[in-house]
Amino acid sequence: MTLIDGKALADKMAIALKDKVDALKAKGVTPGLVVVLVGENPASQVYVRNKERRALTAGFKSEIIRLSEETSEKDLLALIDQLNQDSQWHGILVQLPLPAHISEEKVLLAIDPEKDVDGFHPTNMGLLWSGSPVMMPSTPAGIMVMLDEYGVDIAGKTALVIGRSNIVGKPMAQMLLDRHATVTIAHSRTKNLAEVAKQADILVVAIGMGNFVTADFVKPGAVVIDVGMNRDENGKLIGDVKFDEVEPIASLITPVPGGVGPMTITMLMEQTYETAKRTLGK
Ligand SMILES: NC(=O)C1=CN([C@@H]2O[C@H](COP(=O)(O)OP(=O)(O)OC[C@H]3O[C@@H](n4cnc5c(N)ncnc54)[C@H](OP(=O)(O)O)[C@@H]3O)[C@@H](O)[C@H]2O)C=CC1
Ligand SMILES: Nc1nc(=O)c2c([nH]1)NC[C@@H]1CN(c3ccc(C(=O)N[C@@H](CCC(=O)O)C(=O)O)cc3)C=[N+]21
Ligand SMILES: [Mg+2]
Repeated sequence: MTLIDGKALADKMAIALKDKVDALKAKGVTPGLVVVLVGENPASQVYVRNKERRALTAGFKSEIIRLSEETSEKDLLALIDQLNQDSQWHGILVQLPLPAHISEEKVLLAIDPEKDVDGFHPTNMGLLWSGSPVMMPSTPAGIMVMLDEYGVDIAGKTALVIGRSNIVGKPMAQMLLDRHATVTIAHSRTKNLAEVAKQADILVVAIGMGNFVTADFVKPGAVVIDVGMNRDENGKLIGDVKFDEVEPIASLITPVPGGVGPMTITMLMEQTYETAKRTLGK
């Protein structure tokens, strides 16, 4: 079986999380996650709803704050300040992307690093890169859990991460490096990408272009992780990897949907729980 079943692992972890949350509630702390959504991006609406459903199932307190597309940067920053002060919220997540008139950098900087369950604040990114992570970006963190669950050896292996965003590619590279992989990061300026990719024992693809990675990118027996979320011409959700072509060559591969996405939400919940737990006795 070559499939990495992220959905099944996410469901399994959700059951264990509920027990941990019940125990924490018995000690008087209910984990709280607040999600801020600015504008009407339909994809964001779906993710945000999934997050809320999973948070409530886990026994969290959870709220979505929906703001209009026209919300000013100043008003958003004021809201974040208020959420930072509000002790019922252990985790604050501002859904990206934000409308063009709002600076993502300023907004991420405004979130209290101790409530930054996305791990996007420069303080948390710095802690990750210096080897003492506190808050980890949930997408790469979920990928590490999947690799461990499926017994993938990382130390000494060649890993290629395609994509260098702050939210996926860069933290992914650091997490693999921390586990002693030999890591390369590729991007839109990389030359001979297929040849570079073909060297990798572990290939993580986070580009945002449907079916971009074909069989000629993949070393036989490689582990292939597909982060991409794209819509094909029929509106069907597809990954960055041409699954049918690559699956026979890979030793393990994540599907889209049902791979990385569900684990992203799981790690967000786990991190919010851990953050709530740290407030015990404070
Ligand atoms: N399943 C999940 O939980 C999540 C899924 N996603 C999905 O993952 C994908 C990537 O997201 P994100 O990291 O935010 O994307 P960004 O758009 O921020 O970054 C994309 C990266 O891919 C690189 N790239 C683009 N085209 C090519 C190409 N032809 N060859 C090589 N590299 C290329 C870009 O290079 P350059 O830097 O040179 O421009 C950039 O570094 C998207 O489909 C997104 O929807 C994202 C987050 C979570
Ligand atoms: N501040 C912030 N934090 C994020 O973590 C964040 C963000 N902004 N902006 C957008 C990306 C994307 N993202 C996903 C979460 C869940 C699924 C997910 O649940 N996917 C399922 C189902 C998807 C579906 O059916 O539409 C799957 O792949 O099986 C996907 C993508 C989080 N992101
Ligand atoms: Mg993006």
